[in-house]
Amino acid sequence: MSGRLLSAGLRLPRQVAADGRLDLMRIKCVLPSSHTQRHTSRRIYAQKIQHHQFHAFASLASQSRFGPLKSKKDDRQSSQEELNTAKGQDEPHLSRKEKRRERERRAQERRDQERRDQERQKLAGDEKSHSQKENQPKNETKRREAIRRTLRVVFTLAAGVVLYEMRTLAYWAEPLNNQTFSPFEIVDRQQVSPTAFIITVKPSISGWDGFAGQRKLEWLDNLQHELSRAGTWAVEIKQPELQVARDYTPLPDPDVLSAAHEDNARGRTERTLRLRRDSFFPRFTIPTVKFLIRKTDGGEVSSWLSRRKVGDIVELRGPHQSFNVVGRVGAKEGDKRVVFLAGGTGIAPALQAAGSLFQEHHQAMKQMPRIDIIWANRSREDCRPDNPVIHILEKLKEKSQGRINYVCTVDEERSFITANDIITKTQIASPPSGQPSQTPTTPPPWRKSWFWASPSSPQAPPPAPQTGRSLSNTEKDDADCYFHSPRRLTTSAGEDYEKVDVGKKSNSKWECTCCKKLGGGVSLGKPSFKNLIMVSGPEGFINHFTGPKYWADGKERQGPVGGVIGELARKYPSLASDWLVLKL
Ligand SMILES: Cc1cc2nc3c(=O)[nH]c(=O)nc-3n(C[C@H](O)[C@H](O)[C@H](O)COP(=O)(O)OP(=O)(O)OC[C@H]3O[C@@H](n4cnc5c(N)ncnc54)[C@H](O)[C@@H]3O)c2cc1C
Repeated sequence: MSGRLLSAGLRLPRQVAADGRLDLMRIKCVLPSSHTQRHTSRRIYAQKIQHHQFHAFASLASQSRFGPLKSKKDDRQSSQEELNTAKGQDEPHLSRKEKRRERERRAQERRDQERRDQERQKLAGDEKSHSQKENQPKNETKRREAIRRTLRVVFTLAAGVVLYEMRTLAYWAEPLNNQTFSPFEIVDRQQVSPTAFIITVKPSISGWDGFAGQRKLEWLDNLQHELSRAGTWAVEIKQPELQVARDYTPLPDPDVLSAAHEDNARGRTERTLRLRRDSFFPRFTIPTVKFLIRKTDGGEVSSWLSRRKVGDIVELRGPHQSFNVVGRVGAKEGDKRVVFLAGGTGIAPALQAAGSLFQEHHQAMKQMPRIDIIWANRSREDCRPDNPVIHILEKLKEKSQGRINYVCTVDEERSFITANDIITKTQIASPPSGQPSQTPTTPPPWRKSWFWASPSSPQAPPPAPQTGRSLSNTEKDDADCYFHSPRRLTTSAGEDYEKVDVGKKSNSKWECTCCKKLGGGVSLGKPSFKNLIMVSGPEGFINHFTGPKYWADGKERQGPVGGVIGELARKYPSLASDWLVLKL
């Protein structure tokens, strides 16, 4: 209690409102009875208070009533200050040091209070955010879960694709290549005569290969298609015990020589779809390779092959392409002829040649050359209708609307191929009534030295081209054109191709230049040789009809034309000028 109030006989009751405010208006004035009794009456004393202290007291009361009281201590302090002011003392009697301490204390209190407030707010904020988190909408969580699941699926798929591609690349060893031997499984074996049999092989693909295996089949199918378009080709089969290999000629499949094998987008799509279907439904055919093989007595590879059974593995290397038959026959002019003399298994290249020409012309059959195949066999059994080779020949004959024809000769029945047969098929003359003339006609001078086989030295390499006189256009034509120059052909090994590149339009290394214009705008006109005589079979067979091949630079060359056909060419100049002879 301040001294002033005490002197006025007042004392402050502890009237604290419920809201923490001190209501000084409710302070009672209490008059000490002792005082009243000793000095004056109540009325006089009240007037005294009114005059001297009431205003200060009321002012203090009004200020305190509306000012917030933070604590009882503050209230007391504040009241003390006010009372001091009312009493005329502006500040309590404190030393400077005490005042400074007091200020610091208050500042500290303010800071503490602020800190407490901040903490309280922060706590309240945390609680709020926590409750917000808890109350996050469920669909948000679901959305995130869905995104995570999608990402997991995408990642798994991508990883699968990458692994598949890596595996495919690893397994992308082509089912057949020129460098190494690739395994093929024998899926069928058929005996067609006492000495001849057909084996069917497919790339050795396990179920584990999956799509990679399917790609191999597709590749093989495309390869066969590419190869069958142009001409003749063969692959090597290895005898693993002796590590020796021999060439064998795949038979064409007449069922795939159709419109489905057109070399356009539709044809390719059809082929791919057929393969996809076949890979999923094994009852359909899958691409295979067929070989007609004759077991030769004492033969290393053919004898070994004759002992193979279905399910055995054989190793193949290739393909090795030889003659581009389509390119050599020349432009599509129709009325051309191809005569094929085949002995025994030599029928296989004949079928390939016929198949390639059919493939080339199947859309315009009238432009297709007429093909006559004379097939020489040892026994009648080889020519039975149930022989698969006869089946292929019949199919080709049917599909080509009769432009492909064949006849069988049988050694046992002494029905050999004769010169008359060649004259008839080539139509170089009307068939002579008796034996063909033994007197050779004079060959054309510009072919004299290198076209004709010399009987005394059949294996002599062809002499150099003649010099010392200007060549006629026809001669230039022959000399310049790889396909139609007999001089070039004489020294050729029959390699008309570079490496087979599946999917390319043409794999031919050489092109016919007969019809191309040379310098000065001189057109050389049509190729001189537009018809083909092809001879394929055992060595003796080839030697008999065309004269022997010869070796040069480590390769077997065609050599000059001799034998029966050489004789005929001497007699019939049109044979020499219009026909090209190929030895296979
Ligand atoms: C491009 C091409 C395609 C061919 N396509 C086919 C085909 O489709 N089908 C087919 O059946 N053939 C084909 N051949 C032939 C085939 O390549 C083989 O030449 C034939 O199968 C014989 O091979 P082989 O290993 O069994 O006989 P080899 O061991 O080569 O023997 C051949 C002959 O020589 C004899 N001989 C071997 N060694 C000796 C010796 N030391 N002394 C005496 N005589 C011996 C054997 O008795 C036998 O008669 C093709 C050849 C080529 C070049």
